[in-house]
Amino acid sequence: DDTNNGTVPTPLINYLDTQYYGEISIGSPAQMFNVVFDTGSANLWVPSQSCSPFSTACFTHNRYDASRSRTHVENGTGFSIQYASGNVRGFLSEDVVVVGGIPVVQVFAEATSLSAMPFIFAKFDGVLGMGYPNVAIDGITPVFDRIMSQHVLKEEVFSVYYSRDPKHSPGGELVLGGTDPNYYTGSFNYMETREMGKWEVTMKGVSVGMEMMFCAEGCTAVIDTGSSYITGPASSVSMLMKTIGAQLDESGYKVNCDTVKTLPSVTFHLGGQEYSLSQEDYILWQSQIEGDVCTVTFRGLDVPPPTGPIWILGANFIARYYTEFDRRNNRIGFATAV
Ligand SMILES: CCc1nc(N)nc(N)c1-c1ccc2c(c1)N(CCCOC)[C@H](c1ccccc1)CC2
Repeated sequence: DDTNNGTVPTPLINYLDTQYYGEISIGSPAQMFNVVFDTGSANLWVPSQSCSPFSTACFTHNRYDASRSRTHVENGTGFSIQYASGNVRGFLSEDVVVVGGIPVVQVFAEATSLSAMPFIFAKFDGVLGMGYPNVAIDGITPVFDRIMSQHVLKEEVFSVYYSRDPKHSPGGELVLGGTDPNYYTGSFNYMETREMGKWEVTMKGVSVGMEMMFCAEGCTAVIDTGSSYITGPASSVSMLMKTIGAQLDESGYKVNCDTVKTLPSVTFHLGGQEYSLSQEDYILWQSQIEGDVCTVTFRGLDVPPPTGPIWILGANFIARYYTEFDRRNNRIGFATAV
């Protein structure tokens, strides 16, 4: 519709700077769901009314009830998807999905089983993949592709703002069809996506302070709105953590909060530009009963070849650098987030 000059904003909720999600509806009458808009995957799924009551993660979230939707179309094909953290199984259905006021007839998955770890920690119900069609499970046309084929968007791009302060409202914003100048300053620096059909770029190095420490010969970086943290090859991340004096415990790398102000910045060399994260960008400072806990928002993750080894730049990177995902020109743009 022409009320929004071809760009459509969806406000996001920020949960503790680690989960960002927004509302969509599925079915007629509308059934509302909170989903992560995830550039690291390309399928839409929400929990199913028919999920087993023993699947705690399913049972504690909003569930899609096909029998209550007059626009539901039966499909039934099996579905399974694996994330770096967790996997989901279910079956396919088709119904009207509304994102930012734009309706599309969409094939999606009704999840009947979610791995308890870590979906019991999920504040969102499901995932709306914003990745390319060629990474979509079961060859399903993704939501954004269905929206592009309606020719309602000013530009075939979408942009993501993740706020860095849980008290800030909104906690973030997805814009379909353009960017939102309220959330970035300066101009965009663009880089080509490395391989057609993935939101990944060639990274030219990772520096700690002034010293180039990793990926000096070049490596792959995935720009992933569905990840909370930055991940890198486990050996590289463990060296990086040793350099900043972080200790690994059962819930990730921790530093003594007193040392935070002395920590070096970590710089990612992408597309001829340097993107630095300072300590307040990569330390999650939580005041708890037993005292302050400072978690380093980096994780070691070894992705097996041919996909890996890769670095994944997640929410903590996007919160600092407003990101435009350009499907028209197969490129990614970064600008400084406000
Ligand atoms: C969005 C889907 C997805 N997509 C991609 N590409 N990567 C990953 N890792 C995920 C994923 C799957 C499951 C969960 C998740 C993320 N979470 C992070 C939300 C990030 O929101 C931006 C939460 C969490 C809480 C505790 C510890 C680990 C994770 C809930 C569980």
